Amino acid sequence: MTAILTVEDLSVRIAGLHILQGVSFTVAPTGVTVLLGRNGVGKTTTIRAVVGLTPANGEVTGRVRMGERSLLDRPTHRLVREGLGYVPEDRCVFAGLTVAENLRLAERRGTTPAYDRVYSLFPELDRRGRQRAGSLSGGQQQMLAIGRVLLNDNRLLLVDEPTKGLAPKVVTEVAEVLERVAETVPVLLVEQNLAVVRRLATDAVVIDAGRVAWSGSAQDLLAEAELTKSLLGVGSAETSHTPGAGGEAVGVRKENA
Ligand SMILES: Nc1ncnc2c1ncn2[C@@H]1O[C@H](COP(=O)(O)OP(=O)(O)OP(=O)(O)O)[C@@H](O)[C@H]1O
Repeated sequence: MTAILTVEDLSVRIAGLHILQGVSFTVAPTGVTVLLGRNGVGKTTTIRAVVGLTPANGEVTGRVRMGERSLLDRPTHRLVREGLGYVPEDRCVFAGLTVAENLRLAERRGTTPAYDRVYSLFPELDRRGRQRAGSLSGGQQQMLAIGRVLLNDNRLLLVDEPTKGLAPKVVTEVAEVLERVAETVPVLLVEQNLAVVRRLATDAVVIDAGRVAWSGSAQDLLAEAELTKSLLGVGSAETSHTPGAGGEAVGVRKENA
């Protein structure tokens, strides 16, 4: 299977810190590849480098390709136009605008926005079209952030910690939606909730201290309690299978704790 995303020897320095130190991995053209690791190891930095959003004072080297296309030398808006969908960690909805206005802003000239797809996945967004996004719950804002990206066709979705800070029931809802989304578009997902990982992930890439510490089948990773413990600081064998309901979160690196 040819990878949809290939990351080779990716290094990122920001403000004198060598945050990523030669990260290499691939994302399969189907399913969910999960990017795992303890807090502060460089997961968001990886995603942001792929989508061209490293801060201006940062330096990025290495190679990133979506299919055959090289990504690192091109501006973010071009990448998005070519089908790289990005749902940021902080959701970035426009709080002062309504749900409908947030969606309308994502429409692209010359294409037909897929409102049917978005509203069938998120009927709530249809019902709440006139509500200001800033007054939505965290879960509803997350749905809006994902829905906005799905208004257009994507070749690959990058989704950064979509369940962070959400109530257990909402974590389950977000996981269900991502599961449906992943039936039609491959996803590179940053996720700390191991029950969500267990439910969604086909492949896993574990980052530790700016390098890839492990990559392979998510099932293999989660089946090895010792491995998950050493890589992520949590056991997995006894972890709940229900996202949100007691799903164990990947740990904080000892030196940061
Ligand atoms: N703009 C920046 N300036 C300085 N340091 C940064 C910047 N962005 C990230 N870092 C540092 O790089 C390291 C990796 O951060 P990153 O957000 O990529 O980690 P992460 O694995 O996504 O963590 P988390 O799970 O907590 O979101 C951290 O030590 C962070 O403080």
